[in-house]
Amino acid sequence: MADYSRITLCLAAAILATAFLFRRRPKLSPNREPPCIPQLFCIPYIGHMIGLFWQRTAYYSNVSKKWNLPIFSLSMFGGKVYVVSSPDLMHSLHRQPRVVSFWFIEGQFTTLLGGMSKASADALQANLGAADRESSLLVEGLKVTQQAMSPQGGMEEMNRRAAAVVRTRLDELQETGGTNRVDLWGWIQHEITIATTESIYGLGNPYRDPKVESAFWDFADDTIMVLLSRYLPKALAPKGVSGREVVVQAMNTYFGTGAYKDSSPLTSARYAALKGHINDEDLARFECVNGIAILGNSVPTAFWTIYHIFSDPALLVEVRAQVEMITSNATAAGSGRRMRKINLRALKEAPLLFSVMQEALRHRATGTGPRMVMEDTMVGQEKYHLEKGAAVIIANHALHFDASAWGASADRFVADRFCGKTPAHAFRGFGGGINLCPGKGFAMVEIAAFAAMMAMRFDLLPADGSWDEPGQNLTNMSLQIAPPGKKVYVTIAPRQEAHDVDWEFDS
Ligand code: HEM
Repeated sequence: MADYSRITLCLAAAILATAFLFRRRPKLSPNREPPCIPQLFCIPYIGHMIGLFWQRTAYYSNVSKKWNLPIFSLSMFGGKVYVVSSPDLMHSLHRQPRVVSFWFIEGQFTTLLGGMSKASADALQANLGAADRESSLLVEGLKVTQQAMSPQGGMEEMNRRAAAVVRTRLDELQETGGTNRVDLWGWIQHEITIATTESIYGLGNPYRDPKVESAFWDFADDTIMVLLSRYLPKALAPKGVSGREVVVQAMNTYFGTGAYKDSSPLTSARYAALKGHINDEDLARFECVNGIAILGNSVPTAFWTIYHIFSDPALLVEVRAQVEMITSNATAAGSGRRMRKINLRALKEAPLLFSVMQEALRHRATGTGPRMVMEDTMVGQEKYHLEKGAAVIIANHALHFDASAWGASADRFVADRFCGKTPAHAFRGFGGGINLCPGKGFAMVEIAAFAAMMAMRFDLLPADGSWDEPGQNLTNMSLQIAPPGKKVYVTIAPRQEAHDVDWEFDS
């Protein structure tokens, strides 16, 4: 009997092994459609959806890893989703931004998430088709954003303002002797929110009201539920929707009282571009959703930059040495106090700061760069055929861990990786092509300034004795880089060397 069951077991194992070895590898169809991947656990219709809800955006990278294909298709949500996981296809996608469109997704996302009226939604979604030649309100608004965020526009002034806020707040922290056990995520979220919004919205900054700040984060953390609950939003996404309404009301007052006139070129130029095309309330709704672009990725990028620098003592020493090189040392004539100024414009000469930030974006990537296929098209040298109406997902994590692009160390965090040459199309931290993030220059300098001054003035010690890897919380699938999965508690202590010194940014 025992032998019989052993034979049955061996036979079953052999059948399974043979099935595994000869499983049908999905193939390019005769019309060159990307190979179609079987549903997860062979569960008809909803297998991939289960995978997505279970593993979140990691599902795309896990499927990419398993099948090792440059592009493949998944049947989901009653349609087709093409997942791109090869850097070789990025160039081809970038060349057809209207055909494989991010703008279309942005138009839908902004109007739905903001709860805008039909008239405003129509105005913002108009002329985004592949063959449309007339001017699009959404694209014009983005051009204004690109101009305002460029070095020739207002970026440098915005960075000066953000850095000044960082300085003042760290002065206060030093005066109070730092903090005992604090949640690093919560602390950084608040600091970056205040520095960024002060710089963007000026003296009338609506985020100065703590109620608006916390309402915004309720909204931002609940984006997926707000998007999914199209018909019963208040019932299905109560936190997100009520948070949104608080921010919308604050933005309404901000624009209505003319406070925007004393703001950054970004806010005033965008207001001028949209005013008259969408109604005033929807302008406030648009600005509320914009908060997600402005803050949603800056906060986690700042968090992981600080986390990686301070949890690695050797790296912290190197960062401090590089910042030291761009920090002047003087004595004030009257008071005799020491004055130290970190040169904001020279921050790039502390390349490790920027490298750690980009490596954090690479190593911790969770984003998906969604696009919509607006008409049948071909991509890549292999001429894969993409069908109109299908969605495209760029599996950032898969691209960022592609060993053929990043080498044998692809799986590891290498702090100085971006000090050298890196494969351009394999890095999606700020997207690419015509949709490259217009806030990239601003966000990088702001975060580098924050990290530089933190490194020079403070020690960050793990409150529970050691830096333990917190993992990532993948719940919010709209983020490029997800927040930590577990709380990281730290003590922030002023450094001895930083005492009795006046710190500033020099620009
Ligand atoms: C570290 C912080 C940031 C990260 C990691 C980040 C990342 C990204 C990414 C990945 C995209 C999508 C591009 C694509 O799929 O091709 C994007 C688009 C965009 N980002 Fe950022 N972003 C950051 C900060 C900002 C800031 C501060 C602003 C404020 C102006 C901003 C405004 C935008 C806008 C308006 C777009 C849409 C661009 C277009 O469609 O042409 N971002 N960002």
